[in-house]
Amino acid sequence: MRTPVGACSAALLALVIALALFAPALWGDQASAVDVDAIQQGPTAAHLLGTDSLGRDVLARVLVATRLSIELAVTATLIGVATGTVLGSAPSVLPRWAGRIVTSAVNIAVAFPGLLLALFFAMIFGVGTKGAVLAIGLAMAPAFARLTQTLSAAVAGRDFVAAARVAGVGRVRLLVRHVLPNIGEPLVVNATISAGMALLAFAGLSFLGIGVQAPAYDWGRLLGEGLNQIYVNPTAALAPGVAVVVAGLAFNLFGETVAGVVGARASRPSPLKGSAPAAAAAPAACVGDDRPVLLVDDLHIAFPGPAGQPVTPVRGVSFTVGAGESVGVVGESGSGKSLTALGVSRLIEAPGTVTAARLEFLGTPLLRAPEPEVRGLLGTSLALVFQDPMTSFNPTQRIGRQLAEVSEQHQGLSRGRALDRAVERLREVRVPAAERRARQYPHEFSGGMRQRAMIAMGLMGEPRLVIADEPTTALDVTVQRQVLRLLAQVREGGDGSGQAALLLISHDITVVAQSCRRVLVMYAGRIVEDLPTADLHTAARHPYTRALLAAVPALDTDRDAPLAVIPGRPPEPGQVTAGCAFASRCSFADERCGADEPDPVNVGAVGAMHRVACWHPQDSESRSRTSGVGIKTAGGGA
Ligand SMILES: Nc1ncnc2c1ncn2[C@@H]1O[C@H](COP(=O)(O)OP(=O)(O)OP(=O)(O)O)[C@@H](O)[C@H]1O
Repeated sequence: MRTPVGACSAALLALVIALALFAPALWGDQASAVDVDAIQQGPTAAHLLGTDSLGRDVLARVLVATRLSIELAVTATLIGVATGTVLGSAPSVLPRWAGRIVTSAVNIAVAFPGLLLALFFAMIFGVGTKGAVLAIGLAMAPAFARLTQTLSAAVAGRDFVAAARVAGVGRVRLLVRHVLPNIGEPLVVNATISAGMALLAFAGLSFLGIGVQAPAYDWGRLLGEGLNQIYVNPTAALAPGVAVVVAGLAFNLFGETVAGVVGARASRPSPLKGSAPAAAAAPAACVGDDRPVLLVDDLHIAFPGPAGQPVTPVRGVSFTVGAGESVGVVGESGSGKSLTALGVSRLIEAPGTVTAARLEFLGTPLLRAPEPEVRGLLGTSLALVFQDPMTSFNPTQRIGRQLAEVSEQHQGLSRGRALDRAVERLREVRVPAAERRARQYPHEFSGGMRQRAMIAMGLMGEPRLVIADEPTTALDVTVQRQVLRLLAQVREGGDGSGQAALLLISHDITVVAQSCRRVLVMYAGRIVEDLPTADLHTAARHPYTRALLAAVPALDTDRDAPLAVIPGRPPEPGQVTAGCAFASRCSFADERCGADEPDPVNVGAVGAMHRVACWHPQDSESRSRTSGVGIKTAGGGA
């Protein structure tokens, strides 16, 4: 509003609204007073813009018509926005087939010009004010439906929505509580701009005689009447025309100005850094000590590729996480770590597909059990902690409310008791002044604090498994250590929540080595090595694991020598060929590696688990920082 355009549009809009409110009271009598002695006069001192065919004052009529014109435009806009929002959000709550029908109908409707649709509906609803309002409102709906779909899709991909889904929040509630509040701002801005368009459309329909009918009058009707006497008193046609243009401009410019402000705010980087979200929990399902919390056997995750053929970024991943165990997953970017976590959490959306020989959480087969049962189980016993600092919490809700939602949903606690529990949990993760903090919004938290709050959200129940996907990547080293310590305490039950297993995903092998007892090394969608962390530095046998370790500088690293790097890049999911995916970067690779993909085999001592998927697993003795690493040099040699 500080720009000249912003200030002018705000002032114009205020003037239009003031006229709509007060003009009928101030000039209503004058506008309807018939003066047979002054029929179709041009501008005079008594009638500044002349008179119409019954001698009525044109200026007074234009001013008084403001109310009806604005009322109709705003009503049509509200109908358009409401119908569009319902149509746009319906696909996310309806069954898939019904959602597709709605989306296709909207896509077809959007292809027609708005005015054509308005005329079509006007014919259906008949001549008159009501018909015109419905016609223009419904003609606006497809554009708003498309906008809602696009905005919802953007919000639906954010971490706090994923967290809410894992927490078992139903589709309708997800839409109402988490998606719609986050798309409200752009919708309102667009509605303001559309109100200007509606004003023009109304003027058009009334001008054509299928809008407002006599004796009522809006600017379009006055324009039509004025045209009949354009050669006698042109101002009778000009005045309502100018009114339509000025009011339309006021709405449009105001909307554009607000859009500019909103856009600038959205693109401004946050002053806060770090953090993530989580979903969470309640009474833990019962599982025997010897039964794993999570059992993943031959997990595949596929998506349709660009050329129609499926790509499979996760290819036959198998592992288990025992009760209270801490398992780390490491690998380069794109190796499938996050997808594995999403697959396990049942957060892969169509057209993605998840298949597995077995995928069990606390003994429940996640791919076969009924959806409500799975949602209830994950919502009460699984906690997720994500990386992204700004997308982890719903920005429109207070932290305490978001935490409390989990307990309201799953434990049936009242609002007040759920909030008390939220404060208690915030205190447990050492958020200072927890009561006050619970009333704050996510942007009022620092990165590390927000991450703690997300862990607290995971602890609203009693999670049996915490999946933390790069939880510390966005945090500085000190805060990173605090968060890792907190996760360790959660795992050990030291925070009072009971023991939980931890699946920690990181591209940083040192973070995993510090925090986990077992490490899964992923490469190109497969687990290539699975070994105890204690053996990592002494007994890692896959050339890729060794290469990752060699790339980490240590205190005794020769500072004059260049740091070890792994030349080349992992293959994209669509480019994985037969044979070992690491072969092209591995100095030990031979013909067999290029032809056959090795399956993981246990190479550990009796009773110990150490799996390696390699045709040439290296001996423990051959490992050193400079030799036996098994990566090709940048020049391609051994
Ligand atoms: N919805 C999707 N459709 C198609 N491909 C996808 C989809 N989501 C992820 N992928 C691809 O799957 C591969 C693995 O992705 P994933 O996010 O699991 O990697 P990651 O190991 O977690 O890497 P990062 O550490 O960068 O997150 C990537 O190549 C990615 O491009």
